[in-house]
Amino acid sequence: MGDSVGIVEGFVAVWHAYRLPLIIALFGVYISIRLSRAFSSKSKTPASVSVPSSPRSQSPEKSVKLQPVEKKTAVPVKQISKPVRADGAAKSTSGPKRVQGKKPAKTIGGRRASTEEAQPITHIQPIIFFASLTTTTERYANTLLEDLRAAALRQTSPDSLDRSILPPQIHDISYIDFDDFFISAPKPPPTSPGTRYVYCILVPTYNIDTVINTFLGHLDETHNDFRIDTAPLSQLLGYSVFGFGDKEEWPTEEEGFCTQAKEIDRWMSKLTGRKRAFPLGMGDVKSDAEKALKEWSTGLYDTLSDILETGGLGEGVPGSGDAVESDEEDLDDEGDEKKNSQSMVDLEDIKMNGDSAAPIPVDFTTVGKVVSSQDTAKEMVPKTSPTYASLTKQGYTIVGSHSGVKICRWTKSALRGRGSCYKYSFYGIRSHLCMEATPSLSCSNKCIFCWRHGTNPVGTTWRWKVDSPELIFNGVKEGHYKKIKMLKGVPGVRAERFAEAMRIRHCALSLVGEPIFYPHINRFLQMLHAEHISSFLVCNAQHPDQLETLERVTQLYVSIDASNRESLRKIDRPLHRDFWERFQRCLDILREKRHVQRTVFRLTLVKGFNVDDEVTGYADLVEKALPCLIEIKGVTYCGTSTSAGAGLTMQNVPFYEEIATFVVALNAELERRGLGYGIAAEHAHSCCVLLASNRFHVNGKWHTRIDYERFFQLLEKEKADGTSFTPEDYMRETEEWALWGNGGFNPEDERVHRKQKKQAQAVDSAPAKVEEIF
Ligand SMILES: Cc1cc2nc3c(=O)[nH]c(=O)nc-3n(C[C@H](O)[C@H](O)[C@H](O)COP(=O)(O)O)c2cc1C
Ligand code: SF4
Repeated sequence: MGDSVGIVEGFVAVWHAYRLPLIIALFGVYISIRLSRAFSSKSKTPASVSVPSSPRSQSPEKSVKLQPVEKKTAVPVKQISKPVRADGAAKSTSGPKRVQGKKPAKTIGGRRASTEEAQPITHIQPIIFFASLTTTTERYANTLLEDLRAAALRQTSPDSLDRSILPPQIHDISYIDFDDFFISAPKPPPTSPGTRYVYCILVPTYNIDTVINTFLGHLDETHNDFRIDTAPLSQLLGYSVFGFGDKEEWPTEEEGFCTQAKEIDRWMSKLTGRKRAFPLGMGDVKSDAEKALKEWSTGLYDTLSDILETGGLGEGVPGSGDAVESDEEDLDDEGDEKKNSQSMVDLEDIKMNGDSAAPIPVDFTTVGKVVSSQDTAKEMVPKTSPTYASLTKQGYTIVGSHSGVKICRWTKSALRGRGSCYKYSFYGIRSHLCMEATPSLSCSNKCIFCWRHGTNPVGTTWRWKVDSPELIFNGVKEGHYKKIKMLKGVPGVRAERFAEAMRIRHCALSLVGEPIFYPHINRFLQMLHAEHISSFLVCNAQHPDQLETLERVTQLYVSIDASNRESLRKIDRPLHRDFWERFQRCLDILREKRHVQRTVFRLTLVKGFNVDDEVTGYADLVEKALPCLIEIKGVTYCGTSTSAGAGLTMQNVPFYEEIATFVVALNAELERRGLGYGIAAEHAHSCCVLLASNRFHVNGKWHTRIDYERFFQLLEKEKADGTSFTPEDYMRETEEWALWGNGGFNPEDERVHRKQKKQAQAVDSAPAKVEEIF
């Protein structure tokens, strides 16, 4: 006892002597432990493993490791009512939904601007979600996981550590808590605030109740929950959906092929504020699923690489493919273009300031007037000009100083599986493979129905700086591809068509302006043909010298806007005084070329201007030029101030029945004269009918289509050994559905009727612009 008292007394004595240094030492140890912890958490490098799998994860320590699929068997619907988190922890979903999102205070451009979005993108984290009942989709999801992981590793280099696409994460939809991923986007880890997430969703379709219905219900509920931001997933970098289905049982989308993938794609578009990074892909498990998935994943990965490089999904192009999500999309577009055109300054009016119907008194000696001194010549469309601003606003890409390219709305329609322009029905041109361009934005007419007449420069002679054909060729291709890429986010764009569109097969040289005005047009055509791009060239029958020297094109058009001098003057309002003589000379040249070129008359009927009592006049012109083909279509009302000033209203747009009546009358007149023509095909969809010479009626069948490969073979042979060829050498049989009387709509495409449109007049769902007039 005496010992223990001594020990205590000794301890107390020591405490009194040393308590101050002891307290200081203990405090020092505590501080250094805190400091070292803080330092170690900051020094972590970003990697997929450090990225939280759940937006709810509070600390990096809770991050889910990159993991292969844990579940190997299908989970019946009932079992998912108590889902398991991706990190294995069970989680209850019973009880009312806990709302994490909140109403945004303010939106920018319809979407909330977030601090994450303001961060430059440094890392992209793909997250694969899949659902699978009989393991097919699960197998493909793992293939995708491996492919994306391999691509990420291939791309990794010491330089890419600061910017990269991370190896993907993967989650089975049956095993996640939807609230973790589909109410708000994952937050980037604090150590890598530039990380952004891309959802890759792989789903089969079942017409029975499965987890996919539960998932769809969740997306629907989230979208319609008034307490949640309307685009709660807008902080995702993007998303893309791939669907699996069975075409043997569900052959078409209308019959149910991949319908659930389509639905998820639509919901995700709404929830993300239109952030479709790549078009919806679809694969038939009995045939092409593997190939289609490969194409889709390659396209998606390329897109992610582009995003990493450029910093975003890219902006849509006004009037030609804004990534707009709306059921009314087509109508909206039309409205936009009208707005644009109406707000445009009519440059011609400023320039001419005179009687709009009268020809302008200018020098009409055109031949050889190319400006010789490139240094002193002006640019046709300088970057600083109002014309440039107006054209780019309408979606044109101006190439160099006088050329342009634009995506026509039929290209957009074809990308969405909704049908190509009439040139598919008549000649086999698929619109998503077609580039619309012109090497001369300038023209020598002021046609009353020209949609863009208010912006294109006019002139009778080439008096501008001349760009090289190389510059134009590379520029228009680049501009076209860039715009196609921008369409990847447009609702309904099909992944396989998108992939096909990345290889231009046809070039429509029309747009605004006059392509043969360009002094190096032949060289430009050679460049197209060298890359096996077919050429359809439209000219306005005002430049006979250029027409004469024009080399081979796949199809050569001359616009026939009237049958007599007075009508032509009123409609085309030509700048040349001798416009009628020029027109006549062009017809003579066309006649001479008819066994070398596929020559086409293109008639645009304007009721009250060039239809009544003109059948005989048109027959005279046909008799003079004997074109291979005659396209007849109704004018499309474009509603510009100048067309209105010229007296053009909706009343001037003929009904399809009126076009048909005219065609029948013209055909009878040609028959009466024994000229050997017949009504070959129609595209009622865009109010267009084709008359063809009997030269293209072989073995009782019309052959208005073109064998493009054959054309290039013949062209190359001609170039090599001089063997000439005729239009009949590369013709192909017309499809049954395109023949006169059958309507002309490709049965493989989905027909979409526009709302609020007079069914019989002009077009129903067809694009209604100058592209169509071409
Ligand atoms: C009961 C049942 C219903 C189906 N319904 C559809 C359907 O409506 N549309 C479709 O495209 N495929 C349908 N399919 C085909 C599946 O989507 C296809 O077999 C898919 O590969 C299944 O994927 P999974 O093995 O990952 O579950 C159905 C299959 C079954 C067994
Ligand atoms: S409308 Fe003209 S540019 Fe568009 S797809 Fe048809 S031919 Fe090509």
